[in-house]
Amino acid sequence: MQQLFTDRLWKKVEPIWKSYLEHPFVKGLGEGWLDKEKFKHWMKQDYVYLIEYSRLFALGSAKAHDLSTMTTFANLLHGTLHMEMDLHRNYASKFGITADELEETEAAATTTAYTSYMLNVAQQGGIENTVAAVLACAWSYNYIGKALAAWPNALEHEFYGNWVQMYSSEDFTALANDCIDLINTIAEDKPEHELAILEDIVVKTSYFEYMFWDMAEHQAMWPVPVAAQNL
Ligand SMILES: Cc1ncc(C[n+]2csc(CCO)c2C)c(N)n1
Repeated sequence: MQQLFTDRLWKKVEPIWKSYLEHPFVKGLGEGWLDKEKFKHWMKQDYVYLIEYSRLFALGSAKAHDLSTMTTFANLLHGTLHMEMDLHRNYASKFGITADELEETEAAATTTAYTSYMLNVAQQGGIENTVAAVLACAWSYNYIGKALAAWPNALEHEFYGNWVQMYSSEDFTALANDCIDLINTIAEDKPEHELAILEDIVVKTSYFEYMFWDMAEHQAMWPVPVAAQNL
């Protein structure tokens, strides 16, 4: 049997994704001791990240060659706007932040760099670039969610439990699996030099995922002294 493209990708990304589980932000989330101000920073940045990210799913739908792929992207778009962003809106209300305020969040340097990179590669070439750009995000969050769900009391935590439940849920696992199936189908008849480009996109977005955790941990915005005065 031919090896799946995601088996090959897994060999590349596994060490990067394992390092997320060692990162203090993710560890603190899973063990329940994460500083709420750091989480608030993640929640606000992630909200504006997801707005830009949703455009990728819309792009995927527009670039699709068949109705089934178009539907998968439309489902991913719907899932992001209505399931995933609901999690953020619910957490925001616990902090006394409205959905409108959340939407007004100024994107930090890492958020801007990450979404700009994804939108840039997704707009180049065909549907395969778009699928490669969304893969690490959906798959790695599900990987983290499922890993944390196995940690003692993570699912039951009074504050962070909802986060772990959401990303380890069957619905989210199904969305991540849709992305995995899409890239495997697309990779089937591609020559090696094209697969190498897709692999590079998945590795780069995996690096950006680490940077996003790190940005939240340090509550970073723009690391320029005068920029802080304007925020
Ligand atoms: C930085 C960052 N990376 C990935 C995700 C997770 N995510 C983004 S889209 C999607 C699929 C369906 O909504 C998932 C799981 C996130 N929230 N924030």
